[in-house]
Amino acid sequence: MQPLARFGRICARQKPHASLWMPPVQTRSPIPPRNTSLVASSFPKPSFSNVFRRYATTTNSTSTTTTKPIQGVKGATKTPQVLQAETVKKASKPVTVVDPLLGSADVSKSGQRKADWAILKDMIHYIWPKDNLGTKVRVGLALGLLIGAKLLNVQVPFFFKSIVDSLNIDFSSVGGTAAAVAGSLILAYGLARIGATIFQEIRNAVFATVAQTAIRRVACDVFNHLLRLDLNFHLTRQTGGLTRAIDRGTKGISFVLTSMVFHILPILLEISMVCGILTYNYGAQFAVVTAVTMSAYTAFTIVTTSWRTKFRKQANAADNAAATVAVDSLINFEAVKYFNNEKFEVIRYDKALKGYEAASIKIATSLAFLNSGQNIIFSSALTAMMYLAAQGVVDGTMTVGDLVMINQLVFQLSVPLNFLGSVYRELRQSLLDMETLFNLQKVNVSVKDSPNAKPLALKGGEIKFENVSFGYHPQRPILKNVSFTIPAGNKVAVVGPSGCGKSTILRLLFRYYDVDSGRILIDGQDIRDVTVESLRKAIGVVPQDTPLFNNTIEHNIRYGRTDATDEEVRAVAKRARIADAIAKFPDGYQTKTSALDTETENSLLQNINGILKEKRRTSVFVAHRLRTIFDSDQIIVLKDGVVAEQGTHQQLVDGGTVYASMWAAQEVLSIGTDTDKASSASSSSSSTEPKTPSP
Ligand SMILES: Nc1ncnc2c1ncn2[C@@H]1O[C@H](COP(=O)(O)OP(=O)(O)OP(=O)(O)O)[C@@H](O)[C@H]1O
Ligand SMILES: N[C@@H](CCC(=O)N[C@@H](CS)C(=O)NCC(=O)O)C(=O)O
Repeated sequence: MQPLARFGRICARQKPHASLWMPPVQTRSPIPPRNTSLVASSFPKPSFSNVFRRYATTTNSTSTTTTKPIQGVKGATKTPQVLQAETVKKASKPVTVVDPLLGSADVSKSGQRKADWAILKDMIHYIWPKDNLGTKVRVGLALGLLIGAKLLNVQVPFFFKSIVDSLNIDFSSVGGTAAAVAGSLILAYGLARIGATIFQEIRNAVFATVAQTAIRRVACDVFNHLLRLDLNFHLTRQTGGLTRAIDRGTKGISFVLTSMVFHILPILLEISMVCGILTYNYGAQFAVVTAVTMSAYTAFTIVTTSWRTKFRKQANAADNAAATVAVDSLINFEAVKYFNNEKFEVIRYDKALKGYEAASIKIATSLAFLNSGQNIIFSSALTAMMYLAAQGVVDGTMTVGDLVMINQLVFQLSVPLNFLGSVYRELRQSLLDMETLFNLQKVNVSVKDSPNAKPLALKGGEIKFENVSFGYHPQRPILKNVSFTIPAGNKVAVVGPSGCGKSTILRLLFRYYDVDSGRILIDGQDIRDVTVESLRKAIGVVPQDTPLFNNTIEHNIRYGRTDATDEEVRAVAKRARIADAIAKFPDGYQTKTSALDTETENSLLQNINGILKEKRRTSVFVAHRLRTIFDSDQIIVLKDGVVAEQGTHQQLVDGGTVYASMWAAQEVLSIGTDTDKASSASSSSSSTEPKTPSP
C-alpha cells in the first residue's frame, strides 16, 4: 500500500502554492495562502471559475475598450454589472448576513459547529437530489462498492492468518509443497487485495460524476443567484472577492465530498468492521483496546492540528509580506537604483523571510510532534494487542496465525489514520469556504415580481413618473416628488448637473430599485405590477460606457436577443452599417469585438439615434452634452432632486434659467472643438419598444 499515492487527493490540496517569491525555506507542504490561486484539488477545476474570470475581464474591458454597442444592449447605463440584473422569478429565504464574503456573523465555536452541520445538510440535497434517480443510483452504487472494498480488505488478514497457520507444520516430517499446502490461500490473499483496490477505483470513478454534478449545480445556483441580485450588491462588491469566494467554495465542495467518501466514511466503516471481527473472534478486550485507541488518536490529532493551524496562518502571512516587498521593489526598480537602496531592500526582504522561516520551523516541529504522538498512541495499542495475542498463543487459545491477523487488521488502519490531521484541517477550511459560497445564495433579492404580476401590455410606450421620491440611502434623497410624462413615441432628454439623478431615473425605470414613494407607469401600468422580465424586455438601452463581453462580434451583437438567427445578426450589422467593416476583418464575425475603431463606433451611435427616431420609439436620453439632445421633443431639467424646468430647447433657452445657463456654458466650451464626435459618445438613451433584432 502506498499511503501517499492513495491519499494524494488530500495532499494535493496542500501542495505549495506557485508563488513567484516562494521563500527558500519550505516545509513539506505549506498550505497555499487563501488569497492566491489555490492548487488544483482532487477533481479538475469546475468551469464555473472560468466563467467568473471572464466576468472579471468584462469589468475591466469597460474602462479600456473604445468600442460602443452594436445593438441596443439590454441592461446597463453605466456599469457592466448592470447587465447581470435579470428577471427576478423567485425569492430566497430572508437571512441576516452581515457580509456574505466574510461568512457567518456568529463566530462562536458552537455557532461555527452549527454552521458546519447546516452546510453538510445542504450538501445532502446535492448528492441525494429528490428529482434525480441517476445520481441516487450512483451514490448507492458507490456506497455498495465502498462496503465491498472494505469487506475484501478485511479478508486479507484472514487469508494471511490461514496461510501462516497452514504453514505452521513440520515440513521435514510431513512433506508437501507450498502450493499444495497454502496455494489456494495465497491466491485468495492476492485476489482479495486486487479486488479491494479494483472496487475502490470503480467507486472513485462512479462517484466522480456525483461530485462533479454537485459542484456544477452549486456553482450554477450561486451564479444564477448572483445575476438576480440587486445592482447595489454588485456595486458594493469587488468582483475579485466574489470570484475567489466561488473558486474556493467549489473546491471546498470537491474536498468535502471526496474526503467524506474516500476517507472519513471508509475509515469509520473499517474501524467498525475491525472492532466487530475482533470481538466476534477473540472477545471484547481487543475491540475495547481498538476503540479506546481510536478515540485517543482522534482526540490527540484534532487538538494538535487545531493548535498547529495558527503556524500555517503565520507562514502564509509572512509569505505574502515577503512577496509584497519583493514585487514592490522590483516594480520600483529604478527608484531603488536612484537611491542606491539595493541593500536596504534586501534587508527588508530578509526580514519578511525571517518571519516565514520562524513559522515554517514551527510547522515542521509541530508536525514532528503530531506524528510522534500519533505513532506512540497507535504503536502502544498495537504492542498491547500483540502481547494479548502472544499470551493467547502461549495459553493455547490462539494460533500464531491469529496473532498475525490481529496485527494486520489493526495495522491496516494506520494508513488512513496517518492523514487524519490533514483531512481534519482541510475539512474545516473547506466548510468555511463553502459557508461563504452558500451565504452568497442567501443574500436577499429586494426587487422581485409581485404575486400577481402580469406581463407588461405595451401599447405605445407612454412613460409616466408620478410623484416619485427615491434615495439609495434613507438619509439622502436623490429624487424628491418628481413627476413628468413622456408621451408615446417622444424623444425626451433628462439633463442636469452631475449627480442630480439622471441615471437614477433610468435605473428606476428598469426597476433595478423600487421607488420609495410615488409610481412609475408605462402605458398606464405600474411597473411594480408587471413582471420584471417583460418590463426589461420592453426597454432597450444604449449605454454611455458600453459593456462588451470578451467574445466575438457575433456574440456581442446577438446579446440583445440571444435567439436571433445568423441571418438576423447579419441584417442588424448591415442596418447599423458595420457589416462592411466586419467583412474586412480576417475572422469576420468571429473577430474579438474590440477590433471596432472609434469611427465605426460613432457612426453606430448615429445610426442608433436615427433608428430610434424613425421607429417612433419612446426614448429617454440622459445627456451631458446638450448638443446631442437639443432637438428632443421635450427636455427635463433635474436639479436638487426636483424637476427644475421642462420644455423644448427653444422654450428653455428663451425662458429658463438652469438649462439656459448650462447651454451657454457648453456653447462657450465647445468653440473650436469637435463637438459631434464627443457628444455622440456622451449620451445614453433608453427606449421602450418591443424587442426586435434591429439595433
Ligand atoms: N448605488 C448607489 N448607492 C448610493 N448612492 C448612489 C448610488 N448610485 C448613485 N448614487 C448617488 O446618487 C446620486 C445620483 O446619481 P446618478 O448616477 O443618478 O447621477 P447622474 O445625474 O446620472 O450623474 P452623472 O451626470 O455624474 O452621471 C449621486 O450623488 C450618486 O453619488
Ligand atoms: N500525520 C499527520 C501528517 C500527515 C501528512 O503527512 N500530511 C501531509 C499532507 S497530506 C503533509 O505534508 N502535511 C504537512 C503538515 O501537516 O504540516 C496528520 O495526521 O495530519
